[in-house]
Amino acid sequence: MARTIRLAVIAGDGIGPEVVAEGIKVLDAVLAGSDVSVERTEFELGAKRWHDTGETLTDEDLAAISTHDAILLGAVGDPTVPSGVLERGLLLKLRFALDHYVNLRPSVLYPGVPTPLANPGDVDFVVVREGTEGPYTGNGGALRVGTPHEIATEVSVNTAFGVERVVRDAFARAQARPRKKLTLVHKHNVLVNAGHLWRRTVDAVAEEFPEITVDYAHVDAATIYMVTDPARFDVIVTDNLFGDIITDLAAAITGGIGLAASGNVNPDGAFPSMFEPVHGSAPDIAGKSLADPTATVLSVALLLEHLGLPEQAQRISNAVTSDIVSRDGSARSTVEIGDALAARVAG
Ligand SMILES: NC(=O)C1=CN([C@@H]2O[C@H](COP(=O)(O)OP(=O)(O)OC[C@H]3O[C@@H](n4cnc5c(N)ncnc54)[C@H](O)[C@@H]3O)[C@@H](O)[C@H]2O)C=CC1
Ligand SMILES: CC(C)CC(=O)C(=O)O
Ligand SMILES: [Mg+2]
Repeated sequence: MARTIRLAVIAGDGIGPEVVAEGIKVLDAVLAGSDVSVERTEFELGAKRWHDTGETLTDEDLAAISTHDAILLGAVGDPTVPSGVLERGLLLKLRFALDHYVNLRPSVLYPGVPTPLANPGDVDFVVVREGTEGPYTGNGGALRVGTPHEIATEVSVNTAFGVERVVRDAFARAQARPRKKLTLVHKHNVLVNAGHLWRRTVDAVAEEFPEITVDYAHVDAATIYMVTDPARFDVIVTDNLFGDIITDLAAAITGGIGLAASGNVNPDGAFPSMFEPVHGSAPDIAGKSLADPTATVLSVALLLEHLGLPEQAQRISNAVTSDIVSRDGSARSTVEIGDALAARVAG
């Protein structure tokens, strides 16, 4: 039966528009000739909009975005805008308002991918990062700013409801994977309030998943293991801040940030989920055709899988795998990589 996907596109800032253009190119190529079509709405959000109007994301924008089946986002953040204005007022506002409580970040070391690791082993894990709580909620403040007695707080919010739902999701994902292992990454030896809530929740939900091997690593040690023995990880569940940090490291060991994809998922389906590369707007390379669009293309694959199109998602993953194997170290532009991937998915 013919189907139309209503896709909201937020290209954003810096390299965002460059990589999103290639993501859409590959999306169109993988769906060409099929009975699935895409109806796209472009939302001009980011630095330009803020400079022009002072707006980051209005209620009207949010309402319009919410009517779509899914969102493809490039990246936000620009050196001409005060730090945090777009990151908080646009990106995090979207994640919170659309209840993206599962921030899904898979890491696979594809054959032939350069890695700084001497003996990487079989690296194939997924980080399930909590997406709506932790220290990113904006709960805090500053007193006596600019004085020697300034006090600045950023309170980490962890609710039983919020922790349980993401932990349950992570267990379900571990159950569906062959190795059936879940590692909680936290810092419960120091963050005793939040850490104990996470640990008790994992222990309680584990009772419902007797086949899952449950492991724990403090976040500092987890960064060691990710470099020395990443194959020990299968599903990692962790909070918003720790998940942000360890997934940049995960990207670095699996071919670099240009390959790292993510999905901000609302598993309940009440709101559209949002797919984006793990990286930011990379102002240092913006406009130079140096950005690798592969992370965005793989985010499109996650989007298709989320929308119940696993065959098309697999074709994109296969195209990326074969493209990576064919890479000979010579530099290709953003558009050249997108063209190559589009040609591979088209057959
Ligand atoms: N999801 C988002 O929209 C995110 C936005 N940001 C924002 O992006 C801006 C820049 O942040 P940074 O800390 O520099 O992080 P970044 O991820 O933009 O860049 C870090 C490094 O990775 C490189 N890089 C990033 N994407 C790449 C790609 N596709 N291909 C090749 N190299 C790539 C950059 O050139 C840079 O050297 C800031 O405004 C930040 O707040 C940062 C992270 C996530
Ligand atoms: C810019 C932040 C809000 C987000 C970030 O770094 C991320 O989600 O990886
Ligand atoms: Mg990050």
